[in-house]
Order: sequence, then structure tokens, then C-alpha cells
Amino acid sequence: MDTTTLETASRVSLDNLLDDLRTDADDGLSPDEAERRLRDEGPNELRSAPPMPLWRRILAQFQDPLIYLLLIAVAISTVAWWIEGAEGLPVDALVITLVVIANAVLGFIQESRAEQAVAALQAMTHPHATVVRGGQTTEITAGEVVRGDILLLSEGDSVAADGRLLQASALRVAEAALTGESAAVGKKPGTLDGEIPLGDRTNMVFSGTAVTQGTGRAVITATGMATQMGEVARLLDETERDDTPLEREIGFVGKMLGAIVVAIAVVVMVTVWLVSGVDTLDDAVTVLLLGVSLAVAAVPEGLPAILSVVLSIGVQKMARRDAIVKDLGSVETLGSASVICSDKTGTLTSNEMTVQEIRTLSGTASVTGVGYAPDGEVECGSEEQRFEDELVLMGGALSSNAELRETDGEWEVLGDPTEGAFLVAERKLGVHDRRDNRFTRLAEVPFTSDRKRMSTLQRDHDRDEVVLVTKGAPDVVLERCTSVLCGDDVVPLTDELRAQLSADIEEMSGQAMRTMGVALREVDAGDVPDDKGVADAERAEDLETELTYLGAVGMIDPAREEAADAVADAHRAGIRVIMITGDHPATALRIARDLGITDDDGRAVSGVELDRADDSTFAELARSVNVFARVAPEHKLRIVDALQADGQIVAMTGDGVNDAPALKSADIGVAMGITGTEVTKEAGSMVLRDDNFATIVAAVEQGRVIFDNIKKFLRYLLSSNMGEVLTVFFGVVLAGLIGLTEASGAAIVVPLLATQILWINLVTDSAPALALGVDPQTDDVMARRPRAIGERVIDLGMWGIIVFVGAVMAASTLLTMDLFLVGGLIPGSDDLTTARTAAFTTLVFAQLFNVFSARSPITSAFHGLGTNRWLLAAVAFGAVSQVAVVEIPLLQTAFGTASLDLRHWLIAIAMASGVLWAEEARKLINRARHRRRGREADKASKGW
Ligand SMILES: Nc1ncnc2c1ncn2[C@@H]1O[C@H](COP(=O)(O)OP(=O)(O)OP(=O)(O)O)[C@@H](O)[C@H]1O
Repeated sequence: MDTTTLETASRVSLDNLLDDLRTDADDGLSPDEAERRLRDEGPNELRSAPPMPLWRRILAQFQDPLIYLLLIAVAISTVAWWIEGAEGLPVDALVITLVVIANAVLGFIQESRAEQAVAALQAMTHPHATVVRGGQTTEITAGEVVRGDILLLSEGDSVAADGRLLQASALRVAEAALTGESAAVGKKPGTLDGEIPLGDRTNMVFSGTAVTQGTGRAVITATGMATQMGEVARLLDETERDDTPLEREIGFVGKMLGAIVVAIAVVVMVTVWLVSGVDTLDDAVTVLLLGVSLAVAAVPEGLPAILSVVLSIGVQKMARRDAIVKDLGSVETLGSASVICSDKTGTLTSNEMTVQEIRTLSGTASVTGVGYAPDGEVECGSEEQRFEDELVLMGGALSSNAELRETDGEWEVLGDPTEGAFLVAERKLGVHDRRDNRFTRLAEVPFTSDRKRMSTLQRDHDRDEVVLVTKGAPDVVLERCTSVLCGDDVVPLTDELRAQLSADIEEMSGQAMRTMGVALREVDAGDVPDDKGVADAERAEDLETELTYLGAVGMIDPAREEAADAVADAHRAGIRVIMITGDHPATALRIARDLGITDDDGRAVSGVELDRADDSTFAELARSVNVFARVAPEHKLRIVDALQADGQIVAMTGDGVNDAPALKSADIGVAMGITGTEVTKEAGSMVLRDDNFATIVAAVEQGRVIFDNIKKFLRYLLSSNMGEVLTVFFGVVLAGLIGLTEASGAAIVVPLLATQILWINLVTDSAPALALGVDPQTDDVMARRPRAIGERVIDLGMWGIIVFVGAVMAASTLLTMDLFLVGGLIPGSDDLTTARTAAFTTLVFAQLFNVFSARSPITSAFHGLGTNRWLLAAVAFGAVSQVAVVEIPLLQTAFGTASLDLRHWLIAIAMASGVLWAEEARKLINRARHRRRGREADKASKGW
């Protein structure tokens, strides 16, 4: 902006402003100019801090308590090497350093790729903006908006940048994000005078606020950090992503392990010191090295990187199934969802409306044909009835913004399918041309979920008068009527007639039909807003009284084919499904029953009933009722709150701008990708690309699978650490028994070297852990109840398995060592390096066997053995790496290993398999217990 500033944008004259911005109010910028401005001025994004430089991001990988521990280990090894006379190279220290660096670099690469993948996904949900460029209306991402763009606004839009209004029709904008004012502010073009506070600049719209009603056209005066929102954002750093609860818990486990390790290391060192006595410098060094080995053993170094990779692969998988998760934390919340509150229209149903019946005072007309093709007939019984039907359909079509289009024999509706259904039925009756010629629209009072109706003012050229035509929820419309059409007469709407018409509506609704009423009234010429198109809609709204009721239509909106199965799946998974709809209670109840959301005794509670309910009644209704109908968006928020207060984890769907607060408040806000407004998509934590209920259930399932996989690799990695710690601990304590002391000739000797343990943790363990992270479903995750929130990822049962597996691994490893050492069963192999190599190999292979066991805490490892090819490849990689570290001379020096012959290899592998058999035995017992418990639980669960 050359001369206009944030402060003056509302005060300069429009002509000056447009000159200053070098743009045209009608045609906007040329596409080339817009591109040039985007290049010069940067994208329309809020970014307070510059992105972190590469070196700082790599360094951040080292800022981890576990890494500090390893660095201390490096220091100790170096000191030990120096005390021992500084001969040759400090191999241990070098190897540990190298491994730490390699780990950081690998972690960095993996995490960056994961972040990029997630960012690419999030970009799919970035808000869009509609602008006029080169005279054409174009949709672009909000980030591409530049100064001078002409921005078009309509209900549900999130305002992309700051702009000055050129036109507005009943425009209201919620500016709470900026001013804290919760009520939407009316906006209109004009030039303001003097210093005006932000909240009163009614001729401006601001970035990050939401259009709650009406339409408008604005010229963009500021973008990105130059906007009012940019001023606010400067204070916040938005670039950092918060850790998810899961990441925090894993971080906690890491820190806890670090603390335990230090404690164990101190205890072991002191014990060794006291029991064996440390007489020589060598002994002192060995005790220190022992501490190092233990530290290295207990720390799952690769864990953080693997976790972020697995989460990101998970969200990519969900995206392929049309569920775009906006933050990684939602993946785990999804898995624990216990209630899904879903809209009806378009989510549980297909949103393909076809008018089936028209009910007027003279009778019921059936409409034949399905879909949007206008092939069918309206079967009217009499001339009077035909006249009434014509008015109903014409009225519905007049109060509609949809378009019916035929391309290559295919009929489609652009816009709201409910409105499209009127256009189709009207064509079946053959009155659409007549309507087109006879009426001109003067103004519109838009449909909102709160109003549940829409009206237009029309000039009727045939009769030279102005009429207001209203269509909407028939009960709402009927309330505003005082007379009713009867043939070509208008008669007063007596209580008796009102009851008869209501009964008609109820009857249609009871057959799962979506009902719509149509009414009209003549309007005094003096009441007619004169300015065509930008009429004062609020005044027109005042005219929606004393209407003449024309009749109602019943439309079918078939349930989505997959919806009933998805509801059944949700129930099986212990998830309650609640329907919350703006539609008629009877329609809602019928469909809910058909889909199994409620049983035949279940009832529907209406918004009016909810309004009357006090807090405790409301809580009880939220607990016991599965169908809420004729509700307004505000009710959704109250329902979420009540369910959450009851300890539920709530997923809530929404599409309209007024649904945003409920979506924000829910544990998982699910926004509709097709029908959802930009504001709703911003508020949701997940966006459904296909608006389909079944996709939510699929996402829950996927969330549970991801969570299961995280458990799998945690079980796997932590058992490995446990095995290593126990091996070192008992190796030292039982050194005499095993023959270690004798073989080494020293008082104290470590069974495995620190570098060998690092090798396991970082080389042979990583690939299988990653493969477990992408494991296909092994157990039926939808057969369980939702995970309670606050339930630990690593619960007591899992710790039990980790300790059990670790103990078996340590036993196999030490037993192998014992076999190879003096007095052991394997002749000619009693040299310490060979025995240590065999023990090391046993531990590595025990881990490779354990991969298969770790896939499920209950199902046998042999079940579906080949279903995860990554896993087989990872195990093969682990085995080949182990052969390399044992047989390649350079690696032998680095890792203190010696060649083994075939027989030794086979013995080590056979010993390693012990862990697999032990786990199979444990699972067998566990399964038997589960079956018994399952039978009891089955009986108990029949009640819910
Ligand atoms: N375009 C429209 N014009 C006038 N009235 C409408 C229109 N669309 C819907 N209605 C009426 O308003 C009621 C509420 O609509 P709303 O959009 O809140 O919910 P819904 O579409 O019925 O269902 P859901 O809340 O399940 O998506 C509808 O039942 C219908 O009677």
C-alpha cells in the first residue's frame, strides 16, 4: 500500500483507495499483476517468527535427555581410554559419537519428511477465497490473496485478508477473534470519519473473522502480517507445533527411563564396588564403563523419530480414506472417541432429494421418477389441486438459489439439493418457463439453520404486484401463516385446518420424508425495498408474517448405502451414535430407526424441548436419547458440553458457520469437506472429503490401528531395552557363575559392550520397529470398547509383558554366554570375545524373533505371518546387519566382535528363539483367560 495504512483504510474515499491500490472495482487485478504482487509482497500468511534455520533444527535433535546421557557416556569412555594409557583410538567413544550423530541425522531426515507429509495434507484443508481477477470469478487459496484483489464474501466464509467493502447485502461478520465481541457486526460500504475503534469500522472486513450472514464484495487493503490479525499474531509464535499427549507421554517414559538408569547404574556400581572391591585403576574404569553400558542399554534412542514417522504415515493413510486429520494429536483422540454426534442430511443420507408428494388442502399428489432427471409426472386429482400444486412448486423454485443443469443427457443440481428438488418437480409439472417469465427477484432473506426458512421478494409481472415467497421447515412456515390457499381462493387458517395440515406434515415425516412448506403474501408497494439486489433484507424479514400457506412437499433423501453398516460397526466398537439434525423429528426418527441409531422404543427430542430442559434434565436427555431433531446449532454446543461432563470423548460433525463453536468444543470436530463452510473447516480437527458418516467410523478404526501399532513398537523396543538392562545387570552380578570372571581374569567384567548395545538399539531394532508402526490390523480393533482417556499407553499389563520378554531375552543371552565360556558345553570356544559375540548375536536374534510376537499381546505370532512384507524385509535387514558386524573385520574392531562358525550361529539363533516360544505359551494362557472373561462380558454388555 502506498499511502493507505491500516488506520486510514476506512477513511479515504473509495475512488482514492482503488487508485492507490491500482485496481478496478469490477474487474479486479489482472492475473499477471496478482502474480507479480504475490511474488513481491509474499503470501498472505501469518508468520511471526522466521522459520528455524537448518542447523538449529539439526541441533534440536540433540536436545534430548537421552542424548545427554549418551554424551556423558562418551566422556566417560574417553576418560577411561585416557586412564588406560591412551593407546590407539578411543574406539568406544568414537563409535558412540558416530552412532549418536547418525541417529540425530536420521531422526532429522525422518522427522522432516514426516512433517512435510503432514504439512502437505494440512494444505488440503487450507481455506479458500473467491476473488475477481481479470473480470473472472476465481477460487484461490487464501494464501494467494494480494492487495488490490476484489474479494467476494458469502455466509460461512472466513475473511482471507483485510478489505474495504464495495458492496454488502445483509452482511454480518463475527469478529470475536479480533475484538472479543461475540455478537456478529453488521457491515455496509461507506466512508468513515475520524479515529474509529476497530470494532466500529463497519465499512471494513478483517482477516480471520467469519461471515455469519449475507454477501459482500471488498477490495483487499492489507494481507498477511500487515493485517489487523497480523498485529495480534506478531505477539504469538504460531510456527511451533505442540506435542501431542502421546508424544508427551513417550517423552515422559524416556525421562523416567533415564532416571531409572542413573539409579540402577549407581546401585550396580556401588554394589560391585562393595562386593568385588575395586582395587585397581582398571577396575575403576570397568565400573564406569558398566554405568555407560547400562545407560546405553536402557535408553530407546530411536523412539521419538519412529513415533513421528508412524503418526505421519497414519494420517496419510487416513487421508487416502477421505479423512484429513489436521493435527497429529487427533489421531489418538479418534481412537478413544466414545460418542459420534452426526448430522443427518448428507452425512447419514445421500443428500439427493427427490420430491415424492405434494400435500395441499385439496389433497395429495404423488410425484413419480427418481434422481434429478425431470422424467416423471405429478399426479394431481383435480384442477383445483393442480393449481395449488403449481403454486407450491413455483414458490419453492422462486425461493431457491440452486440451478438445474443438463450436460450430455446427465442432469445435475448446482447448489442446495433441497432447492434443486423443487426445480426438478416443477419441470415435471411443466411450469418452469411460465415462472421464469412471470417473476423478477427483488431481494432475498437467506436460509440459515437458525431461521429454518428462506424468503424472496418477487415482482409478479402478470398481476403487477410484489409478493414475498417463503419456503422452509413446514412447521416453522405454518406458524407464520394466517390463511391458506384453497383452489384459487384464500381462506382463513382455522385451528381445525392448522391441525389437519400439521397432521399431513407429520404423516409424510413419519415416512422418513424431508418436508418443506411454501407460503406467500402480497406486499405493499411502500414496503418494497427499491434498490434491486441489495435490498434491506432485515426489513424483508419483518414481512414474513401473516402468510398464506400454499402446501408442503415431501422429499425422499435415501440413507447412504454404507451408513447402516457403519453405525453397526460403531456400536460394535462401543461407540454411541447420536443424530443431531435440523430436520423434522418424525423424519429424523424414521431414518435413525432404519439405520439402527435408535431402537423402536427410542424417541426424538426437539430443540424446543431442549430449550425447556433445566441442566439436570438436559444432562439426562444427552445421556439417554440418540435423536435430536429441529435443533439449532447452539444446541449442538450444549449437547457436546453435557456429554463431555458425563466423561465421554465426543466427535461432532458440522457444516454451517454456526456449528464452529460446537466443533471447537468437541474432542474431535469433524467438518464437512463438500458442504462445509470455510469457517467450519477451520474449526474442525478433521475434514471429511466425502461428507460421509462411514468415513468417520473408518477414521476411528484407523486411529485405533495406529494406536495399536504404536503400542506394538513400544512393546518391541522397550522389551529390547529391558533385555539389555537385565543382561548387563545379571551378567555382572552372576559373572562368577557364568564364567565371565574366569575368562576375563578381572574382578569386574561387562557382559556386553556399550557399543554392541547401541548397535542393537539403533541398527537392528529400528527397521523392525518402523515396520511394526505400519502393521496391518492384527487384532480386531473394532471389537473393543474405546480407550479411556487418561489410560496410559504403556499400562501395567504392557509393562508386565515388557519385563517378561526382557527377562527371557536376558536369560537366553546369558545362558548362551555360559555355554561358550569355560566349563560350558561348547568345546573350543571359551575365549571371551567369541562368547560375547555369541551372546550379542543371541540378543539381536531374540529381538528379531520378538518382532513377530510384539504384533499382538494375545494373537499367536504365526497368525498372518506374511501379511506385513515390510516386517519380513526389516527382519532380513536386521539379520544381514548382524552377520556384517560379526564377520567384517573393520566392524569387528569397532564393535569388539569375533567371527563365529556356522555351528555357533545356529546355537545363538536357537537360543534366541526361546523368547518366541515363551511368548506363545504366555499368549495361549492369556487367550484362554480372555475367552472366559469375554463370555462373562458378553452377558454384561447386552445391557447397553
Ligand atoms: N434451502 C433451504 N431453504 C429453506 N428451508 C430449508 C432449506 N434447507 C433446509 N431447510 C429447512 O430447514 C430445516 C433445517 O435445516 P438444516 O440445514 O439445519 O438441517 P438439515 O439439512 O435438515 O439436516 P442436518 O442438520 O442433519 O444437516 C430443514 O429440515 C428444512 O425443513
